[in-house]
Amino acid sequence: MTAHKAGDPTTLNRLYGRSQGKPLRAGQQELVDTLLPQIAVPADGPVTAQGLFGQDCPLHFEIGFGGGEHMAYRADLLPDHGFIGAEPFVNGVAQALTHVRDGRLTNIRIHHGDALQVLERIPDGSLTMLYLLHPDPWPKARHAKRRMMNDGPVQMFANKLKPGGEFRFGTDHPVYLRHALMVMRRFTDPATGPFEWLVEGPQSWQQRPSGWPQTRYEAKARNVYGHEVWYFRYRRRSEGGAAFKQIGAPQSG
Ligand SMILES: C[S@@+](CC[C@H](N)C(=O)[O-])C[C@H]1O[C@@H](n2cnc3c(N)ncnc32)[C@H](O)[C@@H]1O
Repeated sequence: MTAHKAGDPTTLNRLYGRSQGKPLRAGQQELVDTLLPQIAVPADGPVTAQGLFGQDCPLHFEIGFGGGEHMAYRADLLPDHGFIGAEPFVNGVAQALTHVRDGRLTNIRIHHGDALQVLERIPDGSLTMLYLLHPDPWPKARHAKRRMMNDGPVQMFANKLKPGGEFRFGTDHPVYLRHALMVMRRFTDPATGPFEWLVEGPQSWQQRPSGWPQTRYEAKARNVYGHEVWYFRYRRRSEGGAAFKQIGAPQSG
């Protein structure tokens, strides 16, 4: 039961995984030096639509956007919505900046670093959509605490989404899938869970929902490694969150 080990990314308070791959090409470095400072999430203070985009608008947040394909697609599709993406891997940030520049996308803000550090600065009940696509699997049981799908982060997702808001999660990793379903089972408890799983049958998790484009990572998982990919959509309930906050907290008595 790895999900119940003490600790998760909200308490570990450090980043695991790569922050740099191949050296950036000159054009990519130029984007990191010039475009990133213009659209970076400010380092301090509350993170709001008004502060980032100068107006109230539906706010979307993508955790670990990789090369930014999904975020750019969604931002292009919904030009009146604001998008925040967080990614510690600088090569991915550079690719996302290329999408921002080429697509002339003015509704994206980027944090080069840990998603949770930005997410915690977003006022509760602000997000319309939250995306977690193919999080790093950390398949060994002793690394389960590093998985983003654990009680601390998922409770934060619930807190930050507004009632009716949606959390989308996708993975191609069977170990991660089992772990995530175990966590989400508690978070979708009909009496106390803050989420409702939007499911009508196997096609709900086996077929790509509309408006959910394939990323390069997902294409490789399918076409190179022959993996299946599973898709999940959870709606934030208007009640349930407060009761759920007790789960996972230290028990008294
Ligand atoms: C397997 S990749 C998937 C990338 C992308 N979501 C996709 O589907 O193409 C996982 C990504 O999560 C990023 N990541 C890991 N920990 C993170 C964190 N704490 N905050 C934000 N991103 C993180 C990694 O750098 C990596 O790019």
